[in-house]
Amino acid sequence: MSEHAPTPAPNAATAPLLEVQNLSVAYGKIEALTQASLTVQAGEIVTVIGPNGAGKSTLLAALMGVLPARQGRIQLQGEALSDGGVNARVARGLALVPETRALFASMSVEDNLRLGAFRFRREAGSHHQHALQEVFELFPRLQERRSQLAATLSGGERQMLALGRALMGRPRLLMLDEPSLGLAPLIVRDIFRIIEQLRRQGVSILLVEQNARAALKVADRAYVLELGRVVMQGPAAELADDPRIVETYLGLHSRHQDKLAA
Ligand SMILES: Nc1ncnc2c1ncn2[C@@H]1O[C@H](COP(=O)(O)OP(=O)(O)OP(=O)(O)O)[C@@H](O)[C@H]1O
Repeated sequence: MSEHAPTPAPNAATAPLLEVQNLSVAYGKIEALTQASLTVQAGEIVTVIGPNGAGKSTLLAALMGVLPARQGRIQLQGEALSDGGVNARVARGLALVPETRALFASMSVEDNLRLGAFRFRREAGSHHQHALQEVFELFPRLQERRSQLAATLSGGERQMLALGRALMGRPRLLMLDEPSLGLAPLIVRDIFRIIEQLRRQGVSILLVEQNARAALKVADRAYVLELGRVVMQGPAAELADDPRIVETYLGLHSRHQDKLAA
């Protein structure tokens, strides 16, 4: 175990990896998330689906410490996440790949990746080389382009770089905000294939997606968020068969897709 790894809480062995209880988050007077509760067990892929404005990104931002919670409790392996903000949460093993990808455009692919290993900065040499190799095995395209500036990458390559950078920090929980957003169907398929591969490697993932079909296919469990509230939850395969989900999120001419097309 690294010298930077936090001491596990006494009930760490039995506690979920992530436990969120009654989390509420507001922008001024507008409450974007209301009493949301969810869990992620170690090794699981859990997805949160829901329409535009449901509060999905707000949830991830609050978990990452980017936004303050108005109310509620967040625990990682049975230990409360402090209010220490983003750095403290990165140190505890949380990583977020935001919708915007948030890359350093004027830096090379490799330098972007190295920044992702920030929490292991004291072990720089050996850790970075090893982690870099693993990321390049997962994304050979990034290895080919290791010296290229991030600004010059395609949309799919940027998403790969954002994912790779998060993995450089060996997160306990990888949070992905709309990884398929704006990507061509073939690239979306690649990204979901990589998400499946990460799960096989034991990475725990909280996946926020509007592509409900793909998300429910890859996830173990799912939560549906509407207007800031969790309105449904269960095994992903069961939700994918639920008539309400089929009609709203999966139907060929679902209301959701109609709304998106409008
Ligand atoms: N910075 C902000 N200031 C004020 N309101 C905000 C801000 N960011 C988000 N909101 C509001 O909070 C609500 C939830 O937004 P959020 O981005 O979390 O939804 P979302 O489910 O991620 O949507 P999308 O799928 O479109 O990204 C929305 O009503 C949105 O308008």
